[in-house]
Amino acid sequence: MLEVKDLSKAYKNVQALNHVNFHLKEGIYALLGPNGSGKSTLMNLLCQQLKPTTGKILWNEQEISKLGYSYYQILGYAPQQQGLYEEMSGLRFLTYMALLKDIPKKEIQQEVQRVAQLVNMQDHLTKKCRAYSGGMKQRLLVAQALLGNPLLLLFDEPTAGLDPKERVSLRNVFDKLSHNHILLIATHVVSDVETIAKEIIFLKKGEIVNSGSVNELLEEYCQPSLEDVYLDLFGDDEDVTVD
Ligand SMILES: Nc1ncnc2c1ncn2[C@@H]1O[C@H](COP(=O)(O)OP(=O)(O)OP(=O)(O)O)[C@@H](O)[C@H]1O
Repeated sequence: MLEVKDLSKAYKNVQALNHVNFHLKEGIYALLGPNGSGKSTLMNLLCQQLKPTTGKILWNEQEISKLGYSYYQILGYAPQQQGLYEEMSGLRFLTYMALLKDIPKKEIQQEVQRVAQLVNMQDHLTKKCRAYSGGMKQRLLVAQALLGNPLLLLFDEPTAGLDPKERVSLRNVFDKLSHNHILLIATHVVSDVETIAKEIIFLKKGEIVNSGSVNELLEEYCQPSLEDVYLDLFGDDEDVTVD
């Protein structure tokens, strides 16, 4: 189980996260909030690319900062930016990521094929990354997060720039993984998560303003859809759009 306890993060003069608490077990959790609400900051804290100002992150009751390398063996992360090596083929990229993850050399080929198949990229691996569509790049990023079959999967805005068909296809991949993994998906796209997430965590200006299952939230806000709940919570904010 992953537990976040009283977690805060301040950049120079911006309080990006403010006393955040939650815990995650098996299944899909959605971190929903508009631009600037702190989603990426939280993701970066969870994968230890940032240090908290205060608070703790625990994996099975141990602080992740003390787990060292073993934490990276249970963690798969697909960041928001498409940090692909444009001149590498998908195959080389995944092989390279598998080496970085210390997957035994004799298992790499099979593992790369396994994750490529999960995201339906097995027929495109020989092409260079620069030739991929946005959706293919995104699927490759998801595939590298799945290498080594880590239990905890963090996806930051995984459907950014995807067309509707690609969104649905990625959503199905997440749904397939939900039975034996913990997934946290940060997004501002309500439709990406409303049918698959077991819990929605709403983040506003660095604070969790509500959380619960879709049904619980619809009931609480007396709204017909999660989009309406989202607009109830964030409709007054600048640049809020519902995709
Ligand atoms: N390195 C940084 N230095 C200063 N302020 C930052 C930094 N990174 C993020 N912020 C600020 O922290 C707040 C939260 O940003 P964050 O990127 O975590 O939000 P977000 O919900 O992921 O938004 P987006 O979807 O636009 O990335 C914002 O006000 C942002 O401007």
